[in-house]
Amino acid sequence: MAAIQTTGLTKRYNRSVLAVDDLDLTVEEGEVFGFLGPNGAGKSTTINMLLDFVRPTSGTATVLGLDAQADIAEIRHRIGVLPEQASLYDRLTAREHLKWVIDTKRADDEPGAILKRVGLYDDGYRSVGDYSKGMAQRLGLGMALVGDPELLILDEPSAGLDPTGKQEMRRIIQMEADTGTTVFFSSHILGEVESVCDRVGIMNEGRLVATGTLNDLQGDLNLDATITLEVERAPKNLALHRLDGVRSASIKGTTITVTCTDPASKVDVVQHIASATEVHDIISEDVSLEQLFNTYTNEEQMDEETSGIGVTA
Ligand SMILES: Nc1ncnc2c1ncn2[C@@H]1O[C@H](COP(=O)(O)OP(=O)(O)OP(=O)(O)O)[C@@H](O)[C@H]1O
Repeated sequence: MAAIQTTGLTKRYNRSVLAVDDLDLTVEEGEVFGFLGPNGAGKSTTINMLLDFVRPTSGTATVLGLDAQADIAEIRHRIGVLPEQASLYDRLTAREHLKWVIDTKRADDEPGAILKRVGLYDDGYRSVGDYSKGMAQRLGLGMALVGDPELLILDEPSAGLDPTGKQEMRRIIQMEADTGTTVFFSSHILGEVESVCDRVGIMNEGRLVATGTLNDLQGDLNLDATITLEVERAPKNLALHRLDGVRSASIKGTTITVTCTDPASKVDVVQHIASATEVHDIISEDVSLEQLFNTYTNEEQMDEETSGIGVTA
């Protein structure tokens, strides 16, 4: 059973705004799925339809095999949600927030245990009005973890966090995923999801323009990855072009340059060359995440944090 399934899901806010356009999306149980796209792509609207905060114009959605409208009470009981703007009460402590969610969900969690999971144990008795943005986001995530949900839906969990906060958020998401929880989270930054996602879906102007692993997406685009090796001496008859995933190879003196259609082939290339000569140096240039994202979304501007980050094969 899919954790999330949408068929022809469409939301039109008015005549001019088609926020989500005929979305067919499947998120499998146990996977970490990054739902990507620039601002206004339709990510939040999709999430809001999964949670029955917004009614679709047409199409259907199921969550944990249940109808997103008819069975929403059961869905809400079994999932955890971090909304785009988690509402916290300045005067209440983190423990009081958690206690409230635990009571509402009729769960049996211990607030201290959840605070530990999100790294807030020592701040549990402080009013959240004093919390940093990162601490507030972690508390929001902690509230989503109440009741040991089968599925976590997180809307831009890293929005507004500094690099340390983002890293911490990724660590917690990974920890939850490691226990088998399905995680569906949105982001407008590809670099942010790279290390945690099994698969990504890229939205642009309401449409799902790509889905797959980052390796799949790179392969689909035919964006080559290049590897350059400095060797002791260039052997004759290397026949590199016969290796799977190699597009071209050239040798200049002791420098061998190989372009690969599949970044995963680079390991084979290195092994093949290393079996014939001594390798002194390896320089690997992958398709940048920025290039990948821009190709799918025609975005000129990316968050500056993502520029120059390479996808590791
Ligand atoms: N309540 C609403 N009424 C009218 N238009 C809306 C409403 N909510 C969203 N939209 C529009 O629908 C489109 C999709 O917005 P949505 O918030 O789903 O995108 P998003 O990908 O989540 O973007 P962001 O990352 O900025 O939150 C945008 O054009 C937005 O302006």
